[in-house]
Parts: sequence; C-alpha cells; structure tokens
Amino acid sequence: MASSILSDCSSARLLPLRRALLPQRLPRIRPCPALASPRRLLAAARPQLLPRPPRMDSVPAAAASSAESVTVSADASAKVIDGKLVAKQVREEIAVEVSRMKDAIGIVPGLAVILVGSRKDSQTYVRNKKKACEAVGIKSYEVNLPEDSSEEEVIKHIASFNSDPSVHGILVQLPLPRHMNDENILNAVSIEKDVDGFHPLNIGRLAMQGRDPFFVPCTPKGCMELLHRYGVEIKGKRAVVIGRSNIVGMPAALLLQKANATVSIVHSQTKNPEEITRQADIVIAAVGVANLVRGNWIKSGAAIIDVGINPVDDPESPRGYRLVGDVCYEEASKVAGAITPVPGGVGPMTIAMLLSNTLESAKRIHKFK
Ligand SMILES: NC(=O)C1=CN([C@@H]2O[C@H](COP(=O)(O)OP(=O)(O)OC[C@H]3O[C@@H](n4cnc5c(N)ncnc54)[C@H](OP(=O)(O)O)[C@@H]3O)[C@@H](O)[C@H]2O)C=CC1
Ligand SMILES: Nc1nc(=O)c2c([nH]1)NC[C@@H]1CN(c3ccc(C(=O)N[C@@H](CCC(=O)O)C(=O)O)cc3)C=[N+]21
Repeated sequence: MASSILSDCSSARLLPLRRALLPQRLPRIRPCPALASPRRLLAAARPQLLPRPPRMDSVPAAAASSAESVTVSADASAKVIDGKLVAKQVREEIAVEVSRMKDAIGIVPGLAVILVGSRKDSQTYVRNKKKACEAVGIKSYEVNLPEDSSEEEVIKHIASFNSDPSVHGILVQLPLPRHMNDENILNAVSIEKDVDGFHPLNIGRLAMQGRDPFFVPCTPKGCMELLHRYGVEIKGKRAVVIGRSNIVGMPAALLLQKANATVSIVHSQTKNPEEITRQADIVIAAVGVANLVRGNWIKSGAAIIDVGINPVDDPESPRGYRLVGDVCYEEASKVAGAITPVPGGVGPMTIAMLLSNTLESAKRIHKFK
C-alpha cells in the first residue's frame, strides 16, 4: 500500500543531496518505525491556531506566551516549532524595513549570489533566494559560472561585487566544485558584505568573548531565532549540537554558548552519542544522516531543532523523493517538548536570515538606523 511506504521510515531509501545527481544504488535509511504516516503526522501536528510569533526585537517574554498558545495535536505531544510561519513573519518585517529605508534615503539593499556549476539542488536554492529577495524588495544579482571555471574567475566576480556600492551582501553557493579551494574563495568576500558569515574573521569574532561578528551564519542564526521566538530558555541549560561543520554545527554551538547554555558537541567520533544527547534540554541536529536521532536519545520535554535536509525515495511524491530530517520526527515528537519539522522548520529560516543579514548590511554601510 502506498501509504505504508510513508508510514515506516525504515522502508524509505536515502537519497543524499550531494550525490542526488549520480545514478547509484541508494543506501537504506536508518530504521525509524513510525506509528503514523509522516505526512499525516505533520499535518496533524501543525498548530490549528497558529501563534503570532512576536517581532524580532521583542523576543523573550512575548515569545513565551506565543509558544504557549500553540495547539498540541493528539498524535504528538511536542509543540511544533513552525519555521515556515516564523520565516514569513520575519520576511514581512524585513519588507517594512526595506521600504522605510528606500523612502528615507533612496537606498535598496542588494544581494549578489554566485553559483558555480549546475547542481540541481543548488540551482533550486539560488532560485528560491532570488524569489525571496524580490518578495521583500531586496535587489538580487546572480552570476552563473560553468563547473570548470577557475578559482581566479570566481574571485574576479567576488572582487567586482566587493567594490559595487549597490551590492550589500555576497553569497557564494556551496558546495563548490571539487577542484576549488573553498577557503581561498570565501576569504575573498569582503567581511562587510559576508552575509553568509563564512569568512574566517567573522567566525573568529563569533568565537571570541566580547567581540561580535559582522554577520552570524544564516542557518545557526535561524535556529536561535526559532528558540527565542518560541520562548525556549537557553541560559544555564544543557545543549547538545550534533555535527561540527563550519557552516552549521560549529557556529550553532558558539551561539548557544554565547547565549549562556552549557554546550556539548557530538560528532562522528563521539562515543555514546545517545547518552550525551539524552542530557540535553536543547538539541540542534546538523548531521546529514536521515533519522539518526531516535526517540530514546531525547530527554523528555527537550527542544529539538532539526537542521538536516535528507532526501529519501518516495514514489508517491511528484519529485520521486521527499525530505526528512536528522531526527526521527515520529518518535521524537512523542518525547520532546518542542520540535521543528522537516520541511518547514529551519530551511525557510535560513533564507529569512539571509534577507535579514542583507538588510543589516545595507543599514550598516549607509548608517541607517
Ligand atoms: N536547513 C538548512 O537551512 C540547512 C540544512 N543543512 C543540512 O544539514 C545537514 C548537515 O549539513 P552540514 O553541516 O553542511 O554537513 P557536513 O557534512 O559538513 O557535516 C556533518 C557533521 O555531522 C557529523 N556526523 C556525521 N555522521 C555522524 C554521526 N553518525 N554521528 C554524529 N555526527 C556525525 C560530522 O562529523 P565529523 O566532523 O566528525 O565528520 C560533521 O561534523 C545536512 O543534511 C544538510 O543538508 C545544511 C545547511 C543549511
Ligand atoms: N553559501 C551557502 N549558504 C547557504 O546557506 C547554503 C549553501 N551555500 N548551500 C546549501 C545549504 C542548504 N541551505 C538550505 C536553504 C534553504 C532550505 C529550505 O528552504 N528548505 C525547505 C525545503 C525546500 C524543498 O522542498 O526543497 C524546508 O526545509 O522547508 C534548505 C537548505 C542553504 N545552504
């Protein structure tokens, strides 16, 4: 039966994004037996009475009350942290600010995106970023370079955007082709325009006490924004970040630490990851392994932020696959206090934070308050 394919994570097959274009036998997904279809569960778990998350600048107190107003479904005990909803609200706030800035000083924020190669997933992300820019009034500039471009060519475009006054943010879509050195390319982006927050100087400032980066990387910033807007207390809490990549896990751990959590990082060489994760009040999972985090890894009532975006075979879906997170949603939502779905959790927030960083950059460059 078609629905049984969806009702049991163990029968789905993993389709890694990075290898999405290669014809190959797909590895089996980690077993995560579900009691309900993920689709049905997700629909049921969505709050009926959507909370109106508070404005970005009025975070903790108001957020707590909005989180309390989330309707808990009969299927799952956890509150759904609705990234799609929060991202929409953030975009609305940004649109207001973009138009206020344009009216006051005649400046429109600009975002330049450089895409090298023709990976389907990267093309989709870039297209979505462009659409999101247009919707809030940010001007977008796009450069598409062939897969076999040289590092020098990419750096030449970065240099030209660095000195273009109509561009306030520059993003080089990752992953880059294998023959390129990410570091050389990311180092070329002016730190004042590094809206991804990937420049080593931005990361360094993020790691230091008493210093602030020009930009906080979008995905970890989106995770923190969700925790704040849903009133999740961070100070003094135990947090576990699973994954330590430069773009998600490591900066997420730094941000949690800055917010006064006691942070542990779990990675591929960690022994007993379940035991460590079970101690956490807050879990951020950024691994890239579908359903790695099972229900029994989770402390009752914990807040779970699932960053993972893992395509798994789904003949029922028009695309032939669907996306699942690093956390077994069906199990986790019965134990956790709050949880982000995939899709509709961190992903939309990443794009919203990119817009937010671009606006912030334009405001800083033009000294607009
Ligand atoms: N929602 C969003 O907006 C975004 C989602 N993503 C998604 O987030 C996930 C992670 O992305 P990214 O950080 O770039 O991935 P990377 O592959 O760069 O890093 C993965 C991390 O997970 C660790 N890891 C791998 N296997 C295990 C394991 N079995 N147990 C514990 N840790 C493990 C690795 O450890 P080690 O360091 O030891 O190798 C590494 O630190 C992916 O699914 C990606 O698609 C990424 C960016 C944005
Ligand atoms: N320089 C750079 N900066 C990035 O921020 C960056 C990058 N490169 N390379 C790739 C990763 C991945 N990433 C995502 C953004 C949005 C969604 C997103 O919106 N996801 C939707 C689903 C989209 C769908 O259905 O396909 C969701 O989770 O609801 C996911 C992943 C940004 N990344």
